[in-house]
Amino acid sequence: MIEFQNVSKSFWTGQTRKVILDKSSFVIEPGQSLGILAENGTGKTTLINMMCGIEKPDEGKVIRRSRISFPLGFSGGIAPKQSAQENCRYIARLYALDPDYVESFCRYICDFDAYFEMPVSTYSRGMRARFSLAILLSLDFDYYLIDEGMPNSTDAAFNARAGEILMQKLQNATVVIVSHNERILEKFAHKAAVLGDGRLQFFDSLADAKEIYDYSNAGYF
Ligand SMILES: Nc1ncnc2c1ncn2[C@@H]1O[C@H](COP(=O)(O)OP(=O)(O)OP(=O)(O)O)[C@@H](O)[C@H]1O
Repeated sequence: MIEFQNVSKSFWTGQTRKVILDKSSFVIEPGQSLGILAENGTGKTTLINMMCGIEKPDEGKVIRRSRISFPLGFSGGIAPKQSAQENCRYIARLYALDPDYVESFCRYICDFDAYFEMPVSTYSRGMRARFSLAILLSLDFDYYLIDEGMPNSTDAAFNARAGEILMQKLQNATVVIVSHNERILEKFAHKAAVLGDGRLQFFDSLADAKEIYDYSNAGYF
């Protein structure tokens, strides 16, 4: 379970205060995969980062009673001077997993050939995104956090391998995905919410959330 209790978070820009959440309380129950719609700059990344603990609230509490992933796309845990192989083995030890398993899993998904033994800093953007997703999929979490959809990979074979494994994982795990694009959310989410005006408003369906989202973006309120 992920619970936000009276959470406030804002940033001072020098002239105004950018409010992301204002005394916001909500629970994301296991099994209730959630799609959060929000305009760019509303605070999607900040919200996801608070869920996993990369960022702290100014006030209130975030309670985590499950294994929560780092956000997909977060590369803070990957050492760019080390190879994919070395990173896999190091991360496996951090998570008390078998380094041989994590290495062979990522080797299979990424299919980088000799680049698997080259420093990550030599990889293209797409390769880095694929490696980051492979690492995430090699670890077991109860909640998978996805910021702005899946990596932009044009490698169809990779997408098929990774997509199949992600769908298998989601049979027993919950996904929280934030995006400004409802089509991305549709693929994964059962419930929906809209982030804006310092709060997260929950809806039973993505269609209901989209109606409010479109309405507010049309400038009606
Ligand atoms: N450390 C910080 N100091 C000041 N302002 C910040 C800081 N971090 C984020 N912000 C501001 O807070 C707002 C929300 O940022 P955040 O990155 O969470 O939004 P986002 O919805 O993920 O944006 P995008 O879709 O453009 O990536 C933005 O206006 C951003 O400029």
